[in-house]
Amino acid sequence: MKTSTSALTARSLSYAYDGRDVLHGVSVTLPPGTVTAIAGPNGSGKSTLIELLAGVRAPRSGEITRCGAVALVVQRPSVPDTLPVTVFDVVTMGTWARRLDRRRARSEVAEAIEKVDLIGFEKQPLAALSGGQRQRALLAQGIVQEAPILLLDEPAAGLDSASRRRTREILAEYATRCGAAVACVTHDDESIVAADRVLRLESGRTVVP
Ligand SMILES: Nc1ncnc2c1ncn2[C@@H]1O[C@H](COP(=O)(O)OP(=O)(O)OP(=O)(O)O)[C@@H](O)[C@H]1O
Repeated sequence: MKTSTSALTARSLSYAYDGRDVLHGVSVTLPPGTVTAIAGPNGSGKSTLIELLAGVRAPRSGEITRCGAVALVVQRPSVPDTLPVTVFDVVTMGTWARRLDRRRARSEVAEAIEKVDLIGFEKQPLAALSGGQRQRALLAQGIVQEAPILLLDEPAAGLDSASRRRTREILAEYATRCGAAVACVTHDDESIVAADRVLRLESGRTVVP
């Protein structure tokens, strides 16, 4: 069900790296139950914007109102070979804030791992996965949080076309099932077409379609 109340509202966001302005007065509304694609050329400010929306960075000016917790899925971080964290561990971390009992947490983790097609990889260290598999493990960690706001930075980057389609389905299903506001940085034309809303950036400014 789609409602018009906003889960996240950002007004006139500006941001600068080392005194160089990269976002100029960007406003965003993310309604519950919808997927918003954040699109635009390389360097247009998409990742910076998603980090501002998530609260990882503070805007130079402007304001952000969030209706609840935010889950952020970052773009494939590199993992040191020595870090003994498994797919199961990574996805389980996503349940911590929900304070589920052990049995329920295990069942939700298993469900999320199945959704992203990583059954059989549970005990694999994250560092031993391919880039695309790691990306899918992070997606599972994001959705298992069941946060009312889910923000993702290029969750489909480097995925094959079947996995990109699966990612689109997972995000649409998540938005509907949890009534969550989902926003996703993407260069994938099919994801942009499939999204409920599109926010396009160019040189740090919103482009009106
Ligand atoms: N850590 C940083 N320090 C300095 N400048 C940065 C930093 N991160 C990004 N920038 C600059 O900010 C601008 C916006 O970068 P950003 O990564 O947000 O763009 P993007 O649209 O996500 O790009 P891409 O599609 O290539 O991922 C670019 O000009 C970039 O060079």
